[in-house]
This record gives sequence, structure tokens and C-alpha cells, in this order.
Amino acid sequence: MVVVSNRLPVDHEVGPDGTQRWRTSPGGLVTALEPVMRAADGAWIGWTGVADKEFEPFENDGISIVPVPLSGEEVEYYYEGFSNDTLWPLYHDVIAPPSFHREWWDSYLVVNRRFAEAAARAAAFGAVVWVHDYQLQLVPRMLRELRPDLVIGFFNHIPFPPYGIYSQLPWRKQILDGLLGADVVGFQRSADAGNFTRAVRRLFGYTTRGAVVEVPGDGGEVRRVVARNFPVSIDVDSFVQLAKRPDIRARAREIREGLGNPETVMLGVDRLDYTKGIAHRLKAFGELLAQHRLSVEDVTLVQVASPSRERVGPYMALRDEIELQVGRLNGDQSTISHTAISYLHQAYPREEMVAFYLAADVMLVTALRDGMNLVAKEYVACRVDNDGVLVLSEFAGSSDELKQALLINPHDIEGLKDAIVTAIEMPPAERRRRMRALRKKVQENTVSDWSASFLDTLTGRATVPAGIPETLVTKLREVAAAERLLIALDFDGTLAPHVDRPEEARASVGARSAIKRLIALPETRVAFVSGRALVSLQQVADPPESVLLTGSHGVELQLDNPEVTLDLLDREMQQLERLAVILESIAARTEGVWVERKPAGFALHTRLLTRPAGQAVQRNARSQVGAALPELTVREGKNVLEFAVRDSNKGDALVRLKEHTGASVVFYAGDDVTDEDAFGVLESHDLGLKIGQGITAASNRVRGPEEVAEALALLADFRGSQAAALLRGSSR
Ligand SMILES: O=P(O)(O)OC[C@H]1O[C@H](O[C@H]2O[C@H](CO)[C@@H](O)[C@H](O)[C@H]2O)[C@H](O)[C@@H](O)[C@@H]1O
Ligand SMILES: O=c1ccn([C@@H]2O[C@H](COP(=O)(O)OP(=O)(O)O)[C@@H](O)[C@H]2O)c(=O)[nH]1
Repeated sequence: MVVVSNRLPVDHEVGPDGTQRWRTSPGGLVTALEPVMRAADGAWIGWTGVADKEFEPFENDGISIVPVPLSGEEVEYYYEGFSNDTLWPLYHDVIAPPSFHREWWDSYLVVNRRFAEAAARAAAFGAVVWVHDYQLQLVPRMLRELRPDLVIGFFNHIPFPPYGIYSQLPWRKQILDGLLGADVVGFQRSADAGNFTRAVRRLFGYTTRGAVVEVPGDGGEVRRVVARNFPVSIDVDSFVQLAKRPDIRARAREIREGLGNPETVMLGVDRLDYTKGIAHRLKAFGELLAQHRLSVEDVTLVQVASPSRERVGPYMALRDEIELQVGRLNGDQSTISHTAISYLHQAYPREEMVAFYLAADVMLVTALRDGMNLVAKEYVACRVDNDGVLVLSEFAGSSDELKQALLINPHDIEGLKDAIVTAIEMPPAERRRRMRALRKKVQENTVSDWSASFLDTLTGRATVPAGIPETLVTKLREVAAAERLLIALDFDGTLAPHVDRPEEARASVGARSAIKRLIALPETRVAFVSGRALVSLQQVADPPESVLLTGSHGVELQLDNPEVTLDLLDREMQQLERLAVILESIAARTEGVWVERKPAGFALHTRLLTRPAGQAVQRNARSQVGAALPELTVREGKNVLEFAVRDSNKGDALVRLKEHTGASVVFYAGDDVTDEDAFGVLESHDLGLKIGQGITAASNRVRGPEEVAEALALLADFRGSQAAALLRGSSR
């Protein structure tokens, strides 16, 4: 794997005495990527943090580093200018006004090309290249053009803004096009992914189905780009280990003593950035002191504000503003023996950060907008004593997961003040209850889960272990609580193992018995969603009566009615006849190829051929049918190519089923590429389960039909006990 990011894990530094050294780079991107790269066998391409210096590739702490040089002017135009004074404020809700300069854009283009070329040189044939963050949004497209063999992923660490803001960018189309060069575009929050797909629809008119964007290629083929959220995290174990180290615990005590052992130590840790809401936090604290709701005798605030982007205008202004505010507040409120705010304009190593976290009773994260905010997760991970209170802005990505924090709107100063007081006065039992829940959440999604889930989606090639992953159990429990639940299931490869003769496919005994239990539960519907013709589905699935059926990718429906809904027009009937002639003649010429009649089309099966021979037959069919009947829908499955006179897919089928059942939550499981259309229409509270390998928009994955049966049985258990509890409640 090759990782490409503007930042490398280390910056080159020259001391005042001329000594040179490599120092850990600032920011959460490095915190997240470093453990991933130490565990992976690959190269990390990036900039060394200094201008006009060329470095040879080198090894640092087990990671292969490939430096990309930047000139002084590029640092000013591409990094400080376009990245941090155009994109950064624009993507963070225009908290500061973005500057638009054409020379900055030109430099962004040049530098992005340099990174793409470096990645193209470093990557082996067919390798995975994972590009990171807003500084390099053009790299995916450039790289795809240079190296079409590569699998390309992109992850955006910062928010993606709503269209009304994004559309201000003069280069809005170029940036989107750059990103769509990737196979998977990842975001921190589902809202970011939604903003991105909306922008794609508005600016390009491409079809998007949930997490899937259909990008048309030059030859009429469609490339599917998955755009969804993958919340980044930290190496939880390494923070836990540090938090248990006696020397670091002793250092935490020393910090408290140094502060005069106040009753409450509050902590803020941020890069000195206007997105972090430091001024709002100070204002709230200052007012609490001025109004005597808090006293400096009891409470002190430690504010680490690590230096960041110090030559960019708004950052210089922010430093002046914050330091003026700290100076005033301390001048007004501190006493000889008690300082209100310990302000530290420094960058600390990891060990010292952990000591700060251990020393702090209350952690204040009051960002006005933040992609994730790893500091919040680090604080929680380090609280091995299950104590401490996290006050967390709802505008930080981490608030999606850390719901048991005291969630605040930092613009609401009164609300923030109340939350600070609540945190300080919170009874120990409640502190522990909340912290335990937060720690569980952080442990459920570590940085290796984050990278595995992104790379698994990207390559679809990861080996899928047997059994039900813990994350799926949690999600099943969640959907089991739905008011009205629809469980929609593909048949072949999902409920029934694949067999050579389709008419011999049968659902596993476990799946059948779980389905019977599910349909007996209140407000619970089960549906089969298949590409098979309905008559064939009925024959192999032999479904219990109340199971809803859709066949032929949603062309045929049987919904609580013995009648099958399907009505082809005369024109469609004629198209079917012409299609039959073309495909039959192709099948007649190649041994092992056959045609299956479907209600609204035909499927050409090639699974008895070798992969290259099958692909050649499919290419031929595509081109002959394309010339004679260009308006038909073509769909590719596993060793099968389908042509339909009616444009419908499993996503449409699922939408119909949702309408019919009025379901508030949907669980969809499927193994084939055609199931991706169904995953595409799921919403963030739904559950998508991909069976086996392959690129997918589903957020969960299991190995095969055996696991599907197990998951359905678990769902029946969870929902059954919920229903029983409700019944007990209402009979009391
Ligand atoms: O490289 P710098 O210009 O010095 O800035 C430091 C990094 O800041 C940003 O970090 C983001 O990534 C974190 C991890 O995903 C996330 O928690 C945080 O909310 C983001 O702001 C930036 O995105 C990185 O590219 C910078 O390296
Ligand atoms: O003096 C400092 C201040 C911060 N950090 C680290 O910098 C990262 C900040 O990441 P976050 O996602 O919170 O914000 P970002 O700076 O990336 O916007 C965290 O891992 C902190 O532990 C650090 O090592 N030393």
C-alpha cells in the first residue's frame, strides 16, 4: 500500500545551533495514520515541512518515507494559501472568510501533480494507493490517468461543506472531478458524505444512489464510486498502555501539584486554530469566574494551544486575540496563589499529553467545526479509572460517536457555562456511568478498525473472517429496536449457497428457521429481493406465505397479493424478441454459454468458461446488443450479463418495499454487485450487510450464508426479547 498525504509523520527541523533532527508532525492526521503505516508494509509519500530542501527516501520508526519537495513559493501558495486560507475556512463553515487567488490554485495544481507522479512511481502494478485530505483532492483523478491499474482511495479528514458554501469555490467542478478519480471517497461523518454526493448531483448531474455515485466513462461504461463515512480513530491500546505507566501517572500528579492542587483541573488541547472555539471556551470560563459561579481557588484551566500555520493571516490574528483574552482574564481573575488559566503555546510529546489527560477532571472540546477531534477520543481512552467528564461540541465529528459526553453548542455561551458547571459538579456515579459508556464506544472503533473498514471497502479483497463481528452484533441490536422493521434479503449467495445449477439452490436450514421466527414478530416484515424471475424464486425459495417477493431486479413484485405485478408495453415485447435472437446466436457459438429468459429481459451466463473467455463473450454481447438496442439496461453480475427492457434494479425494489411496508428501519443483505443498488438506497440508521468479498457500499460484512443465518437468528432473538418486554410492560 502507498499512502499519500501532505504531512509526513515527521517534520525536518534545524535547531538554532544548526543541528538537524526529525520531529513528530502536528495534527490528528499523523496520530491516526502512523500506527496504520507501522503495521502495514508500504510507503508514505509526503512533504517534510520545510521549503527548498530535497531528501532521499528514508526509514523512520519502521515506516518507509518518500519525501516530496516544495519550493518556498509553493509553501506560500499551495500550503498556506490554497490549502489553509481557501479550502480550510471554506470547508469549516466559513468561520473565517476564504481567500480566492488564481495563483494559489495554479500552485495547487502543480503540487497535486507532483504528488500524483510520486505515487505513480512508488506504486507496484495493481497496488492500493490511499490519498489523504483536502490538500490533495486532485491527486485521485491525476493518478488514475497516469496509472489506470491502481486501486485508489481518498479520505477527507476535515468536514465537507453544504452545497451553498461549497459552490462559492471557483474551482468547484475541478475539485469534485479530482475526487471522483478515486474508487472510494471517505469522510468523517455521514453528513459530509451527503454534502459531497449532493454537490456531485448539482454540478455534474450524475446519478447517486445512497453511498454510490455512478460516474460515466468516455466509452459509455459506468464506474461506481463509493462515498461514505468512516470515522477516524486512535490507537486505543497504546494510549491505555501510556495511561497505566507509573512514570506518566506520577507526572500527572506532579502537574496537579504544580497547579496548586485545585479541586478541579479543566483542560483544553488544540492546535491554535480558529476552528477550535478556544475564544468561546475562554469567554465562558471568564464569565463564570466574573459571576462568582466558579472561583479560581477551586478551578483552574490548562489551555495547550500548539503552534499551527503561523504565517497564515487569520492564524496570526487569532494568536493575538487569544493571548490578549488570556492576559486580560488572568489579570482580572487570578490571585497571587491561583492562576485562572495556564496558557501553553507549545507542542508536547505524546507522554506529556497523556499526563495532561490524567490530570484533568474536565476536558473541554468546544470546536466550532472539526472533522473529528482526536483529542476527545484520547482523553476518553486514557481515563482507565473511568473518571473525568468530557464536554464536547456537537460540531466536532467525534460527537456522532461520543454521545454520552456533555454535548454543547459552543456559540451558546450560556449553555456552555451551564455545561461546565454541570461537569464540575457531576456526582461520581454519573461520571463513571458516562465514562464507561464513552470508553466502550472508543474501544469499539479503533484506528485499525477505521483503516480496515476503509481498505476493505476499497479493495473488497480483504479476507472475510468466519463468525459475526462485534460491530455487527451492536448494529443488529440497534435495528432490532426499530418501530417497524423491514428485513430484505437477496436469495442466491445470501440465504442459499451458490450452486452450479441455479434450480438446485436452497436456503440454509438456519436461515429458514430464523425467517419463520422473524415473520411471527409484530411490526416485522421479511422480503426476498432477487434477480431471478419470480417464478424461479418461488420455486427455489419456497417462501412462507407472508414473505414479500420481488424478482427480476424489481420488475416483478408480489406484495401481499397472489397476483404478480408486471406489464410490458408492445415496444418492450418487440425489444425482447430482437434481444433473444442476438443472445441465442452468441450462445450457440460458444460451448458452456447459455441464455436465461427473464420476464423483462435475458441473462447471458458464462460461469462455465474461464474468466478471460467469459469476459470476451460478454464484451461481444455488450457491443452487439449496444449497436442494435442501445436503450436497454445492461447489468453485470457474477459471470452473468443481463439485458433488460425495463430499467429497474434492486434499489428500486427496496424503495417499493419500504413504501409498501412503511418500515422505519431496513436491514438489507446481499452478496452480488447488483445488491449494491439496494445498499445505495439505505439511510444511515439502516443496516447494510455485504456477504463475501468485493467492493461495497454496505457498512458491514460477513463471510457467507452461514453467517447470514446466524445474524438473522440474532436479530430474531433481539427483536423477540424486545417484543416480549413490551408485552410485559403493557400487561402490567
Ligand atoms: O498539517 P498541518 O497544516 O500542520 O495541520 C495539522 C492537521 O490538521 C488537520 O487534522 C484533521 O485530521 C484529524 C484526524 O482525522 C481530525 O481529527 C481533525 O478534525 C482534522 O482537522 C488536517 O486535516 C490535517 O491534514 C493536518 O495535517
Ligand atoms: O501539544 C500537542 C497538542 C496536540 N497533540 C496531538 O495532536 C492531535 C490533534 O488531533 P485532533 O484530531 O484533535 O485535531 P487536529 O489538530 O488534527 O485538527 C492529537 O493526537 C493530540 O494528542 C500533541 O501531540 N501535542
